[in-house]
Amino acid sequence: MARKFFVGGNWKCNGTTEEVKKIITTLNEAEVPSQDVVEVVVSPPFVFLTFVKSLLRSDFHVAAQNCWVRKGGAFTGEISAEMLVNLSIPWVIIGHSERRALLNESNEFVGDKVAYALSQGLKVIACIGETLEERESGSTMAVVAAQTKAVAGKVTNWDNVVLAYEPVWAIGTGKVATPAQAQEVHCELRKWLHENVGGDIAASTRIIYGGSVNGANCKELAAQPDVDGFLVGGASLKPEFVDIIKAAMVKKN
Ligand SMILES: O=C(CO)COP(=O)(O)O
Repeated sequence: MARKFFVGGNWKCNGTTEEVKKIITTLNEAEVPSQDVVEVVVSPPFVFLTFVKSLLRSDFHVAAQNCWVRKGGAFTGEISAEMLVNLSIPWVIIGHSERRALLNESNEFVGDKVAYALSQGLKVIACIGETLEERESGSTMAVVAAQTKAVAGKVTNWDNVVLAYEPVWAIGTGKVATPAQAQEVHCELRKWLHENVGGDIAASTRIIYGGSVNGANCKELAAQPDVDGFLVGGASLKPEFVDIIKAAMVKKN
């Protein structure tokens, strides 16, 4: 199965109503490749999800940035997978490194969240990635394999999973991984999937890159054979997000 290019915009904890309207207007007016070529998902903070969904062009979709690990109930401040389904939010980002680092989300907890979100019918962008210290000590693959294993052990339907490789040292730092660095890890991850999950799933699962992707570096990254798209932070709040979506055309040429 061909892997359709995937571009996600992770707005993180940013935005006012006015800013949201502005971003959506830019996206709605943009001429981008068709849905057959690229899948586009924007992920605003929870409070703007329904607002964004109501304004956003119908060929783009919406993702939440997190959800609770199990069925909803007495969990003050949390948002359940059931609620996202109820609001027809199709996607959720799980295991972002900011949550792993700042909110102590463990591999196991992330795996459990992925399992629960999938069981409710959500599609999941599962994030993995090593810190600078881990990279410098040569443990990048061991770290991302352990993170992937915790997720893979809980996945029943890989059609609904996108794996986002986001090296922590590249997030919000302006220090993008070189195309060769990204390709190396993506290729190893695909090999890992091949050996531990299966050949068909390794061939069809999208592995996207995140970490200081912008309008200037996206094409070169997109040209790498195992880079199937992007998860974009800062640049997803700017008009250049449209250029990043257009990087999908690199795969067609
Ligand atoms: O964390 C990211 C996307 O989830 C990447 O953030 P930046 O693109 O701002 O580096």
